[in-house]
Amino acid sequence: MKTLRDILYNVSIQAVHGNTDIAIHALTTDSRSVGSGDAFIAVKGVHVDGHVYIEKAIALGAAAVICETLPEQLAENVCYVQVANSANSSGIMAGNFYDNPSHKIQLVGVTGTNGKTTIATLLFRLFTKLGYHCGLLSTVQNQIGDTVIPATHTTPDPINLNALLAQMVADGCLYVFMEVSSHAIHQQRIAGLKFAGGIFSNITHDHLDYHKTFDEYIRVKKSFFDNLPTGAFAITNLDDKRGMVMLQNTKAKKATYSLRTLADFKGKILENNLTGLVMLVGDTEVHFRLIGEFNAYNLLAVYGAAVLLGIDKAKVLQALSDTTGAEGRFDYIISDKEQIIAIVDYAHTPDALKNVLATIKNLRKGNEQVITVVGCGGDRDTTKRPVMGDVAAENSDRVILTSDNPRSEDPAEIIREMEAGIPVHLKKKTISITDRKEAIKTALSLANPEDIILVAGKGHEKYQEIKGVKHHFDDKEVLLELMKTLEK
Ligand SMILES: CC(=O)N[C@H]1[C@@H](OP(=O)(O)OP(=O)(O)OC[C@H]2O[C@@H](n3ccc(=O)[nH]c3=O)[C@H](O)[C@@H]2O)O[C@H](CO)[C@@H](O)[C@@H]1O[C@H](C)C(=O)N[C@@H](C)C(=O)N[C@H](CCC(=O)O)C(=O)O
Ligand SMILES: Nc1ncnc2c1ncn2[C@@H]1O[C@H](COP(=O)(O)OP(=O)(O)OP(=O)(O)O)[C@@H](O)[C@H]1O
Ligand SMILES: N[C@H](CCC[C@H](N)C(=O)O)C(=O)O
Ligand SMILES: [Mg+2]
Repeated sequence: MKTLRDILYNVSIQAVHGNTDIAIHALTTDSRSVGSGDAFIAVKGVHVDGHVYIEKAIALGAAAVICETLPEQLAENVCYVQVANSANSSGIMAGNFYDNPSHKIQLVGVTGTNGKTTIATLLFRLFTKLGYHCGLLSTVQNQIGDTVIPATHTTPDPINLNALLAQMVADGCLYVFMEVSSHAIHQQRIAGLKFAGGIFSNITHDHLDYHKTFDEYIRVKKSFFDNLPTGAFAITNLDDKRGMVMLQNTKAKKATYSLRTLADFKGKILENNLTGLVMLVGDTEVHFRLIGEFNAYNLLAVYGAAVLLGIDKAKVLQALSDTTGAEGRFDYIISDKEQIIAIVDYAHTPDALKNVLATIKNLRKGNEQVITVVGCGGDRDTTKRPVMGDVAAENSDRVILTSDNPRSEDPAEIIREMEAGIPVHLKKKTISITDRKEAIKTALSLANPEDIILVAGKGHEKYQEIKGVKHHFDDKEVLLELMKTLEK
């Protein structure tokens, strides 16, 4: 068992009251899960300040308290460690507690507004195909080889994150691919991790409820690259307006990918249809199973990262050609009788929705209608709602606005906010149906043979969260069931 002294290695300590030569059973930032002999780290959160729970943690048996502000009364037999930043300390301490697993593997982080899950999953599947034992930390799920571990966050909290990485090391993983969300960077969930590489996909409108301004959102994402070590690589999307800014201050080895200009990893789309993409990558023509220009970017990012990790270019392209994308991303079914194409996609930002609808537009052969079913999540950025309403209406023939995960909010109010962004002349093609299943059913009944239905926003999700309760809901399952009953 580790001592508190071991666990505090590299933590920026301001004061210590008590003995650090004590064994620590577990680390936690949540007083509700404190057990005897644990260290409780008091973190200031979005809703409450963890410092409020110090006494409660001690009552439950905490042997050590790590905090930014010391309580007025100090309990006997408890070691208090005052630190500059508790959130940052929790990352470093979690690393020490689990023997710094990130130092024993090649850890690659993917950040950006859209594409993280796709890129991380493609890398995991590619390296697995190439014969390596790998780990994956993603929105859809975490994976150690074939073993699936459910994910609660895109990027787990630092204690669970290091515990998972330690499990991956123990299981013999050589490479781990993880999503790095902007929330995770800001909340220091990745503090103390050693990355072998970082990938930037793009930055567009999202999460302004949390980061407040777009500049702050950019700054947070950039700080991931600022903190990469010298030996790592950092690869960016040259076609994104902020692509170069991201790497401005990094110590890592810089690399670029692009579909439009000269770059270290240059691609060109030759064909783009429902069977996939044909691309020129460098001077090699390759067929990929993913669909749409946005996936051409994801594939280039994966290709570049794999080559930077030392894999032979030809081997990468051969294996990547046959690799499929993540669940719920441009996942389509075609009805038997009427050949209606229904696409389930996780587009939950204006840019993602725009890209998916542009891809669908390219797939149309004739006068097929595009019918979009879309909602916006509750307790998330409200400013993206009118924009998503507008994007849907501008780029579809019919729009059915519906609920996503309303969480604590009134779904009808969220829909009203989406409606507010739709220009008057486009209102007539829009209807609003709060019940998501009814909305999908209506889309199917409006569809003529060979029309295309997009059900956006929830992708792989198997639930709909309403007032704190997660009800089973699966867009693809609903589509399949309704197609059968309506015999489309
Ligand atoms: C807004 C946000 O990101 N919140 C995260 C944050 O919680 P918080 O700041 O609200 O915590 P809090 O309730 O204020 O509590 C502060 C501290 O007091 C402690 N506490 C609290 C109560 C108590 O009785 N005792 C106690 O000790 C808490 O454990 C915590 O350490 O820290 C928690 C622990 O790490 C996270 O679980 C939680 O994620 C919430 C559930 C969440 O929904 N987050 C989403 C927005 C998120 O992180 N999403 C990104 C992906 C986004 C994207 O890119 O699309 C992700 O990485 O998943
Ligand atoms: N490179 C890209 N550029 C723009 N849009 C993309 C890109 N890749 C995927 N998308 C769109 O964004 C949606 C989400 O993709 P993905 O799950 O890979 O992103 P993410 O960054 O992991 O999202 P999250 O923030 O929820 O974790 C996809 O369903 C697709 O509509
Ligand atoms: N990682 C994103 C997922 C959004 C998915 C969408 N279905 C929603 O619930 O808003 C978030 O937490 O903002
Ligand atoms: Mg994701």
